[in-house]
Amino acid sequence: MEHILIVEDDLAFNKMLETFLRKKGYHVSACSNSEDAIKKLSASTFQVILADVRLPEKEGTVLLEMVRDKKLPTKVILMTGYAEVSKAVEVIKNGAFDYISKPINPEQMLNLIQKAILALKEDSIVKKNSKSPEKPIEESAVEKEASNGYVAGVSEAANKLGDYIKLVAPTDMSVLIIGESGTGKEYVAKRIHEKSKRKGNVFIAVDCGAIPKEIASSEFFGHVKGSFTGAINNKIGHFEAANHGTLFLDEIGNLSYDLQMQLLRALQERKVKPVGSNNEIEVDIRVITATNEDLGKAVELGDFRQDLFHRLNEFSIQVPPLRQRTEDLLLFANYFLDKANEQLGKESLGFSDEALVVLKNYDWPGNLRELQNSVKRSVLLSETREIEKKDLPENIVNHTSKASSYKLFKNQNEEQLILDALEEAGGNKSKAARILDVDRKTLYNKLKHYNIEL
Ligand SMILES: Nc1ncnc2c1ncn2[C@@H]1O[C@H](COP(=O)(O)OP(=O)(O)OP(=O)(O)O)[C@@H](O)[C@H]1O
Repeated sequence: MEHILIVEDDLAFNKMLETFLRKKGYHVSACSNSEDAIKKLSASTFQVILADVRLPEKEGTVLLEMVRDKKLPTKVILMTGYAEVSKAVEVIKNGAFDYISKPINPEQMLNLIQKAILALKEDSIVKKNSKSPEKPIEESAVEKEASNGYVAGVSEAANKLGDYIKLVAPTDMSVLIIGESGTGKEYVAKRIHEKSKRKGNVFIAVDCGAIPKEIASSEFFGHVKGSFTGAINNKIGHFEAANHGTLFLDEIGNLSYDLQMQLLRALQERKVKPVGSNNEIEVDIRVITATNEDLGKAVELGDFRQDLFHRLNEFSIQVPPLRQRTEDLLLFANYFLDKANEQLGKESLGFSDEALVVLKNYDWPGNLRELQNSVKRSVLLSETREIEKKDLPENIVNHTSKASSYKLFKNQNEEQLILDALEEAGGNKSKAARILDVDRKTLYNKLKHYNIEL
């Protein structure tokens, strides 16, 4: 969880900011002068400092100097009054990430914070790249956030997925995308298309599970008028429609054996023959397929042709389930919140602390689709500017996987789990230790290890 330091001497505004950012899922510390801020900066790592330009004792710019001189991995955003904008511009020249004028628009501020965090990540990537110059240049930070409605995520699993997409996209290889339902396989396919040299041409998505067996050949390869009862006009099939572009075949495991053979032939010969026609049409397409079943097993059982499987599986990509990319949960939840606001004409600002705990403790078997639907429903039901626990779907609220999620205590989510437990315990360490099922001493050691301050 990203750690933000607020330095603001207007205590009411300070508190309001703190509450708002907590609800957005950040770990927040606050103080009212630069002396205290310097102490906090020496003791903990903060990804973003949100400081008033004018602070008692010393100006907010001393924080900027400290970050710069100590080369801290921190971005500084300065808050200014209208009259101080010229000063803010001057401090940007001295290394501040950006400034924001009061009165502050919360959404604008949130955007700026997200941008700062992404820029920080980009800095560390650039650093890594400069150590190994052969490594290809990473995609820009903004792309990592959301481009064309695609949220890439920031988790380890998301980075790996992004690396594979980047690697295979410029080639013409057939890609098999594997993942549970709702993990975003079609989004990944589209992303590959958008990053390929075919991006100026069409992307056609076909759900193989939804095509009746009797008309499947005609759907894929087209037909000529009169070729069968009901063929009252010529029809262009998906292959021809996708010419020069990308054909995405979802639920590929649902194709009949007969159609699998026709598909293989079309892919090998790069030609299709519409039903009832003697003419073959040349097609130049890239095929991306997706499945949520074990296609290898289907091959073993003789339900799926081995030759077609190899033809489609020149490169495979596994899309992780949401429960394995918990660091991305809030990013997606906030993205879906904004999307729902837009679609429903609502103005929800974020999630209450309680609602956040519920979201984090749920397993999300329906993955991103389930998260999106749950957030949208909650936005619709919410009567306040904040999504509360009661607005969330009942099955999610009643799900009690907390115990099992805390069992993960020794894995990479450890820091997050500690923060969640502390949040749930209202900052009471003994209570948090009990929730985590560890003794107080272990918890103290862990707090020190992760630089978590209370
Ligand atoms: N990277 C992403 N960025 C933003 N939204 C996403 C992303 N991935 C998925 N979604 C959202 O989640 C929903 C489900 O994604 P998608 O249809 O790609 O999943 P799928 O794995 O193909 O599902 P199925 O197996 O049921 O076909 C999409 O409608 C989209 O709104």
